[in-house]
Amino acid sequence: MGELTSGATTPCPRHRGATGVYRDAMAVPELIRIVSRDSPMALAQVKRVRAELTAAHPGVRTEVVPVRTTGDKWLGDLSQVEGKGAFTKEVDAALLAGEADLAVHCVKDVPADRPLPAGTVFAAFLERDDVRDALVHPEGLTLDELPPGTRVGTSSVRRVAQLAATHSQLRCVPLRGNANRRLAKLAEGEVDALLLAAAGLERIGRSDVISEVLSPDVMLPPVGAGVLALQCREGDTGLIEAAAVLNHPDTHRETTAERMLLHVLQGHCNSPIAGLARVDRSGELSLRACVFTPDGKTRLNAHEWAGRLDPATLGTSVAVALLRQGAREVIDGIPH
Ligand SMILES: NCc1[nH]cc(CCC(=O)O)c1CC(=O)O
Repeated sequence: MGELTSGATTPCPRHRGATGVYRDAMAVPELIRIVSRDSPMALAQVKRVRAELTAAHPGVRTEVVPVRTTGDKWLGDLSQVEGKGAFTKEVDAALLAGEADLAVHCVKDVPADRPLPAGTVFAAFLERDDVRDALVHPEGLTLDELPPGTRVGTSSVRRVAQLAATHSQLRCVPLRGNANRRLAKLAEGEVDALLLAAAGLERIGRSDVISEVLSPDVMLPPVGAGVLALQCREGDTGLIEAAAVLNHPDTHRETTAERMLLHVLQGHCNSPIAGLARVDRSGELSLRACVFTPDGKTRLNAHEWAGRLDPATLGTSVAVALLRQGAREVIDGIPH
């Protein structure tokens, strides 16, 4: 299989699709129907995708098909619904039913323990946004300045475990709902502070409320943080090629390593796992990851450079390092 078709000009790395295969430009569809969650954050994400698609393919028209997912409707404990996939299931269904052609997902919300729904593929990973979590405190205090007993709203087991380890004087209060709703609950006094993804706040135009952006050394991000993925139907070659123009190769490498880590670890919805891959200035890929107990008292840690390993193998290698330290027992020991 010739990867570089004859007559192709020098391939621009941005034009390298998620499959890593170069092809001649195929017919770009005239209309691309984009399905996404209907939260303000999700719709901002779609806006970015539409802008990038029309910039790359000036003739193309795009339409938005918003859907509400189980994760948006159910505001209780996510492990009581199907947990994983709660934010993606209805979006995938619309794609497979042919009601839309392209799905936009936060990679962070796409389960990595199992393959993508049969018949669908990732066509691109957009250039990564800020990966860090942010503290929102109305008086602008930083994490270290928060008084004992401060109620920090978050339902993320990853955030709860890390906070318990470093700031045990704070109280985490379960809080769900999209970022706008959480900000409203903070304003109503249901909690005193919030932990949210900096990228998400930026997308909804509310970076102004951030009192501190937390370094990954303080709060290691989740796998896929700040990355948007485009997903298509497997056979939709023209569209896959058109969407692949938006792929960002370094983000693709980082995301591949992180998702393989999670795939090998086979976590569940209650297992606190953090993982961050980075391509540095010299192009080197590294991956650090942690598995915690919910109280944060146990923290398994691994950090490796890819060297000659491909990104997926790096993900496997870091997962294996964690498993050797007892990650399986830690993960399976957590009720779920
Ligand atoms: N679980 C919801 C979700 N999915 C992705 C993001 C943030 C943006 C991103 O990382 O792409 C958020 C909100 C949050 O955690 O504050």
